[in-house]
Amino acid sequence: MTSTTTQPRAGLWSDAVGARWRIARLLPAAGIGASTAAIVLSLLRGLLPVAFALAVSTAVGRIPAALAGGAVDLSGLWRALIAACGALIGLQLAEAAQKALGERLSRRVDGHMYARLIQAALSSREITPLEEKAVLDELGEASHELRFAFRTPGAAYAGLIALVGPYTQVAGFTVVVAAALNTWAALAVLTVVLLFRQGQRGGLRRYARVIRDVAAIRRESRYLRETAMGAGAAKELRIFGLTGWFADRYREVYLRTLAPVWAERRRIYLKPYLAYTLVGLTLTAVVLALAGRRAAGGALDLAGLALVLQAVMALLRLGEFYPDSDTQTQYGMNAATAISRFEAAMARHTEPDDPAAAGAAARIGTAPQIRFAGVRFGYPGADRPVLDGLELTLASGTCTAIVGVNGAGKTTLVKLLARLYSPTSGAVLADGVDLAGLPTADWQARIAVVFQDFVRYELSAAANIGFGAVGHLDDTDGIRRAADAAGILAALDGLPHGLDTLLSRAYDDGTDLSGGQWQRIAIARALFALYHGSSILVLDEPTAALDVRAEAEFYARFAELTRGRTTVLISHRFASVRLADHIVLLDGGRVAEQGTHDELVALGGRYAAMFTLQAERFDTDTPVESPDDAAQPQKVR
Ligand SMILES: Nc1ncnc2c1ncn2[C@@H]1O[C@H](COP(=O)(O)OP(=O)(O)OP(=O)(O)O)[C@@H](O)[C@H]1O
Repeated sequence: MTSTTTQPRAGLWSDAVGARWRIARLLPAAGIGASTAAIVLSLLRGLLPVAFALAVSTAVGRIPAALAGGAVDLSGLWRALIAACGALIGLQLAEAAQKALGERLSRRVDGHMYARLIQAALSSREITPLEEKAVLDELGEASHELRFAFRTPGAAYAGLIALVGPYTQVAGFTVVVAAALNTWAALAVLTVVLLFRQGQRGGLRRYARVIRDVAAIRRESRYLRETAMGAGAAKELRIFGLTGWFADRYREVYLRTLAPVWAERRRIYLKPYLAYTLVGLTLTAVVLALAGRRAAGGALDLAGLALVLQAVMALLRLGEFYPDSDTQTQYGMNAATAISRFEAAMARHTEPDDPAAAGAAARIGTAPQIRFAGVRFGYPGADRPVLDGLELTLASGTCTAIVGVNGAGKTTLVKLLARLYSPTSGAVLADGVDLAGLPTADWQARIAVVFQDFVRYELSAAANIGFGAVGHLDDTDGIRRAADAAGILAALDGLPHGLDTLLSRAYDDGTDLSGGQWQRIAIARALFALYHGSSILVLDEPTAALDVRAEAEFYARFAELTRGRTTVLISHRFASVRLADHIVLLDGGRVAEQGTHDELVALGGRYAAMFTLQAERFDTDTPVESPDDAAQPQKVR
C-alpha cells in the first residue's frame, strides 16, 4: 500500500484532533439550542444505564433481606425495581429523541456545508483551479460523501455528540467498579475498554486513509458504472457493442480496488484485534476473580457483586465499535476536511476587491479593440504551450474570424479573451487596458458567447435563453425576440407549455430538443446577452449543428447581428469565414497569416490552400488531393 498508511502516529492523531475541531466549529450552523439538547440527551443515555445497574443490584441485594424471617418486606425491593424500570424507559425515550434530534442537526449542518461547497466552487471567475487534479480530488471526496447522507459532516457532528453517551457510561461504570471493588481494578477494566476502542476506532481511521489512497481507482470504477448506466452513452454502448466491455472492465477495476483494501483491512484490524483481545480477557479474568474472592470472603455483599458484574460486562461492551458514531464521524470528518482544503485551494484564486480596477474598467469603450500582446499560455500540467507569443489585434466594432487546424488553439484564445484563464506571460488588452487588472466579473459581463460545447440547462426554454443576462429573466419580450432572431421561436411556441416548457426528459412534462435546436437556443442566449449590454460577441462554431437553410439564414443576418460589436468568429467553414472583416490563421501558437479573404486568397498561402480544398470538395463529387499539409487533418497536440 502507499506510504500514507505508514505515516507516524503523531500525524494521524493531530489530523484526528484537527478534524474533530473542524466539526465542533460547526456549532453555529447546527444551532446552539438543538445542540445543547442533543448533548443533554446524550448525557442521559450515558447515565441511565449506570442508574439501571445501580437499581437492579440494589434490588438483588434486597432479596435475601426481604425473604428473611418469614415476614416479607417488599417495599424496598419494589422501589428499586420501579427505579430500574424508570431508568429503562427513560433510556428508550432519550434514545428515540436523540435520534430525531441528531437527524435534524445533521441536515442543518449538511445544508450549510453544501452551501459552502457550492460557494467555493463558484468563487473563482477563472476555471483554472477546477482543472487542477489535487483540487478536483478534494471536491470529489467532499461531494461524494455529501451525496450519501450517512457519512456527511452533519452526520459527523451528530455522531460526535452521540459519543458523549458511551463515554459518560464508561466513566460512570468505572467509578462504580472503583467504589464497589477498588481503584486498581477499575483502572484495569478502563484500560481494557480504551485498548479495544483504540483497536476499533484507530483501525477505522487508518482504514479510511487506505480508502482515500485508492481514490483514483474508485474514480475510474465510478466513471465506468455511471457511463454504463447513464443515458449519455446509451446509444454508442449498444451500437458499438460495448456493453460487455464496460461490464468486464468495471468488474476488473472493482476487484482491483478491493484487493488492496482487504489486504490492508486484515493488517489493520486482525493483529491488533488478537492482541487486544488477549490482554483484555486476561485483565478481565483477574478483575472478576478478585470480585469473586471478595464476595466469598464476605467483603463484597450480594448487591456489590451484582453491581461489579454488571459494570464489568457493560464496560466490556463499551470497548466496541459504536455504530451510532464511528463510521459517521470518520468519513464525515474526512468530508469536512476535504471541503476546508477545497475552500483553501479556491481562496488562492479569488480576486480581491480593487477600486483601481473598477476605475480602469471605465476606460474601456462599448466595442473595444482587443489586443493579444505576446501572449503565451499552456494548460496546467501540459508540457507545450498552446499559444506561444501570440500578437493579434481584433479591431473595434468589427468581425475577426479565426481559422486553423484542430488543436491550433482557437478555443483557447477565446477562453483567454473571456478571462477563464490568464496568460502565462504577455497580456490581453481591451482599449489598452490589461484585462488582468480588471474585475473579472465586470469583464465577463461584457462578453456574449456561443461556445462550441455550449450548455444545455435542464430548465425552461425561457431560462435557457434568459441566462444570457440573468438579471433580466423577466424580460419575456427580449427572450422572444432573441428566440426569433435565432430562428427557434416557432418551435418553442409549439411545445406543450411554450417557452415555459422544461427542456429535459427527466421531468414528466419536459421535452428534449434536437442538436440543431439546442444550438439555436445557445445563439439566442448570446443575442439576449447583447440586448442587455454585452458588446463583445464570440461565436465558436455557432452553426456546426444547423441544417443548411438555418445556417444560410443565420449568416444572412450576420452583418446585422454583429454590427458595431467586436466579434470573434471561429469556424471551419470558409463560406462563413469569408464574411468576416478580417481573417486570422493560427498555427504553432502564433498568427501565421492574416488579412481579408481576398487578400489571403491573393497571398496564395495556407489559407488559400485550405479555402480551395474546401471549395473543390463542394464543387465536385470526387475527393481532392490536398495541395498543402496544413489542410490535412492534424493530430491533436
Ligand atoms: N482544458 C484543457 N486542458 C488541457 N489541454 C487542453 C484543454 N483544452 C484544450 N487543450 C489542448 O489545447 C490545444 C488547443 O485546443 P483548442 O481547443 O484551443 O483548439 P482548437 O483550435 O479550438 O481546436 P478545434 O478546431 O478542434 O476546436 C489542444 O492540443 C488541446 O488538447
